[in-house]
Amino acid sequence: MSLTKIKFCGIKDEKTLKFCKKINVDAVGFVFYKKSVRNVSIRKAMLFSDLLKSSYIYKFAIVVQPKLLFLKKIFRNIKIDFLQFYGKENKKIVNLCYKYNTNFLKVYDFNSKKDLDIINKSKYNFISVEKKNIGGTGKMIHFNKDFLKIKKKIMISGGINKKNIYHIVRKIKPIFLDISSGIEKKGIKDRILMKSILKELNLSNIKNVY
Ligand SMILES: O=C(O)c1ccccc1NCC(=O)[C@H](O)[C@H](O)COP(=O)(O)O
Repeated sequence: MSLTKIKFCGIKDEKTLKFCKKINVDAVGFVFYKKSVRNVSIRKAMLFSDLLKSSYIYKFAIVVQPKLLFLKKIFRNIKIDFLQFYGKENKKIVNLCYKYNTNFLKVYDFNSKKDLDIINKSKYNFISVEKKNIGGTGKMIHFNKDFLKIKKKIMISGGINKKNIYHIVRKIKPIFLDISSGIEKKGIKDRILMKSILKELNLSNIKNVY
């Protein structure tokens, strides 16, 4: 049985990244989107990547309908494990991911039965599901009967906090839980919240095994 992993998203300073490493999070996400308050430059992400060299932490690049040239620049400079993609992809983007050995992770909206059909017909086996909104908003999907019919491996994003982790892990068994604003206080990543989320996930994973 595989355990649900955790990704802390929107890391934009060195101290927080080092803390993620110290407490052994499974993955971190860097947002490459100029309109986001969590945006980081490629140069900064290169430094972050160096800091993670000796670790097994997965690196996610978060992008919103990026230009191909921009993606190439990211991939040439940083070893990215997952491209968390908001928007409409094309073959060139997906092929670029293959070329750089990066998993393409499309973000799907989930509101209704219509979205369930779209997701189950998707050609990707592992996808991210998030309430319609572009990232980091604290809004959560409604896990209704239709949601439980998703036949894909999923990452759940949006609105995750200490109180709902157990329910999500138990019911959905996602591959990843993805949290950003849920570990922030006044827009700053908070170490106490980060630790308590990790603790709650570990407990939920254990309870899910037995
Ligand atoms: O964080 C952003 O500002 C952002 C902007 C544009 C696209 C994605 C973005 N973030 C992605 C994430 O942080 C996570 O995938 C997720 O949305 C976190 O949700 P939440 O815990 O509710 O903040």
